[in-house]
Amino acid sequence: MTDPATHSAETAAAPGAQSAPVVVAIDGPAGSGKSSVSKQVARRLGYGFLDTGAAYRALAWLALERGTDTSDSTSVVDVMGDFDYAISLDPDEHWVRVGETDVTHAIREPRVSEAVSGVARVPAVRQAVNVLFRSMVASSGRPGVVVEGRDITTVVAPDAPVRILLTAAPEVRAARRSAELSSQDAAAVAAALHKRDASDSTVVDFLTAAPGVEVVDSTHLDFDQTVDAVIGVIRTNVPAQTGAHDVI
Ligand SMILES: Nc1ncnc2c1ncn2[C@@H]1O[C@H](COP(=O)(O)OP(=O)(O)OP(=O)(O)O)[C@@H](O)[C@H]1O
Ligand SMILES: Nc1ccn([C@@H]2O[C@H](COP(=O)(O)O)[C@@H](O)[C@H]2O)c(=O)n1
Repeated sequence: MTDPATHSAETAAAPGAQSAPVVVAIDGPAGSGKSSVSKQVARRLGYGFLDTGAAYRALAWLALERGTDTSDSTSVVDVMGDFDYAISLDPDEHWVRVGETDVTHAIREPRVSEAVSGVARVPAVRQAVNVLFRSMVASSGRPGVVVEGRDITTVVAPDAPVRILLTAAPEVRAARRSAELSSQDAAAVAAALHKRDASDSTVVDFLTAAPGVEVVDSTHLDFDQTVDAVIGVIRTNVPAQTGAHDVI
């Protein structure tokens, strides 16, 4: 992997932004709304948005491009050696790149979703991307960053002032994901989602809230209500003068 410091160029500090950003850490299972809700929360507060799953997906994409066996840790670590990764933290301009290739959409393909748990279970990969995530947050130039993924409240940012487990009933998450991927068979989409959760939960516990982590259960909330609930938790934990107020 290339030096994390080189990845901060796209999100260079904005004039006047000096103190460390407020970190809003959001965990949760597949389809719970981590990415869509976090992005909207970031927009509303003028914060950055860091989708950590995109890094694992991009590495899985690169491994597949190279014909690497993603279930073989040693081969995955080899691919990691020259993983030139960049991501936008701007919630209004989301992109993901590996080298010169824009992989924003390619990393959402089912073949990547099927392979990603394999690369995510390699400890050396997790350690390297976590260093990168912390570096990106620190250099975001935003008053705050909403960071979402499976292990954010427990591993990546256990000291964050706001830590939330965003969840929803399994059948609700599956239905939302199916609605999103309407061209695919609903039962197959649900099966893939639950299979990935089962695999991922052997590495990280994202189904139970760690001490101090607040649960936002969106089973009976619509999208906007869920965003409001998350912002409510942020406002309770972050003084307004540090930037937790609506900008849109
Ligand atoms: N409260 C809600 N009500 C209705 N739809 C929702 C709600 N929250 C999220 N969604 C929708 O559910 C789908 C899944 O959300 P999203 O992709 O953000 O989940 P995720 O947790 O990031 O999933 P993954 O971990 O698999 O990437 C999206 O289509 C999103 O718009
Ligand atoms: N903090 C994280 C984030 C993601 N993963 C792994 O990446 C996969 C893709 O994540 P999405 O949020 O884009 O669905 C996920 O299934 C995990 O395998 C992770 O381990 N830790």
